Amino acid sequence: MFSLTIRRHFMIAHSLPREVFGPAQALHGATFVAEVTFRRRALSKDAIVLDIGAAGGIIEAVLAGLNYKNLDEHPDFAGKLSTTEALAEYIAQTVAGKLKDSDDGRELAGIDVTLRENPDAWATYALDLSA
Ligand SMILES: Nc1nc2c(c(=O)[nH]1)N=C([C@H](O)[C@H](O)COP(=O)(O)OP(=O)(O)OP(=O)(O)O)CN2
Repeated sequence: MFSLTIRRHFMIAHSLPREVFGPAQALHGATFVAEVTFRRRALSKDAIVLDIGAAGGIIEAVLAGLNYKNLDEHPDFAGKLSTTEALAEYIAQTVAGKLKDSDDGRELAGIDVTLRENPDAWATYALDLSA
């Protein structure tokens, strides 16, 4: 299995209105580092998983929908908790949606998103695809 990982960061505001989250029940900001890993069983005819520039562009397009947003007001998170874990799943699914109809996208075995909310805490969502 081959993998290619691209890293970007984005900033959001949100609240997590459940007792378990303590002070984070209030509106607060976060800067996340997103590491998006594309997995592929065999390399393309160009000997790559995906073109780095193309992959970076897709990730930037997805993160642009979150960057500088208050997720409490974001329609995709209405009635949902925007935890690090949930955001990782959202990014993986949205990136997969953008790739699904492309030749490269059909060859992917998976997309994993690791979101680092600080140097000591991160979450990963692993999306397995059919290839
Ligand atoms: N599993 C998760 N736990 C928490 C998340 C999360 O996304 N997934 N998010 C938060 C807060 O949004 C914030 O990032 C940290 O809040 P904070 O209360 O400052 O941090 P801790 O929970 O680490 O520390 P406390 O000792 O409980 O204050 C919180 N948890």
